[in-house]
Amino acid sequence: MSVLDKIVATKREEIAAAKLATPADELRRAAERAPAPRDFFAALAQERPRDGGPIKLIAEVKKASPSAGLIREDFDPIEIARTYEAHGASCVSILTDEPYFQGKLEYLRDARAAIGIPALRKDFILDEYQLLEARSVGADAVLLIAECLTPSELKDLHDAAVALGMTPLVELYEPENLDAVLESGARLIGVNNRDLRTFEVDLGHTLRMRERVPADRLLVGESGVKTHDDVRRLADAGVDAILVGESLTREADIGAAVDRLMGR
Ligand SMILES: O=C(O)c1ccccc1NCC(=O)[C@H](O)[C@H](O)COP(=O)(O)O
Repeated sequence: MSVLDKIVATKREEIAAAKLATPADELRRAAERAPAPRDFFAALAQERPRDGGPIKLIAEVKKASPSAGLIREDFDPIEIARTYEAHGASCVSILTDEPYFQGKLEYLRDARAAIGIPALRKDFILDEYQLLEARSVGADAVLLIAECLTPSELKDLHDAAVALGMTPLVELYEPENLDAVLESGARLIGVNNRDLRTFEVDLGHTLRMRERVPADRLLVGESGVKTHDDVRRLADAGVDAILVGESLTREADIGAAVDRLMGR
């Protein structure tokens, strides 16, 4: 069983337990009371690199991961999110998975309340219930992973996220999943450079997919972005945004790491 399969199996158990603890109707009412969504898509869509604008940064608040183990011991999600915003990130991504990434939904709620830029719930979304959870703590966007969903589940979750006012970032690793991603209606497409089954990282994965993603969709290069040279390669190829976690949260001075990465 791959790590991704294990994460998905654990997630199904978590969702079943959460539904017993908090019924969906209750969560829907909480979602209705949540702060209005910020426009995650618009934050990335202005002045695209293909039109001479800068590549945008989605900076990830990430404490640990299956591939790296513990990344940051003195982990303060609010402080990290504030630093990202102060150093020019367009959006933040906040891991909420607990067993594998040591994340929490509360990190998203608290960090998002402390900043003015949009926030994505980074988790393994399999069920509409998790979209309600995300919106109830203020998420502006959610990640949907093609490798974890059937094409019809992907489309249904995409549409349900949009109906709740959130931007779905629809991710793929396997090139053969691109059709399902495009058919889901995704306007924001992420290509993960990390094979979630083997953890091998190859930046060239996003570069090779660039030509296959229609120009009217925004493309995000995800995972394994470490240096300003990496960022330049992606920007030069017309990639609209990067999603970066480990190479920033591992650093003692996160603000300086963002500046270095973005060449500021
Ligand atoms: O990061 C992992 O080890 C991982 C393992 C299994 C499933 C997903 C995983 N990561 C999720 C991500 O996509 C990354 O957190 C994100 O793209 C940022 O990547 P990085 O900059 O390499 O931390």
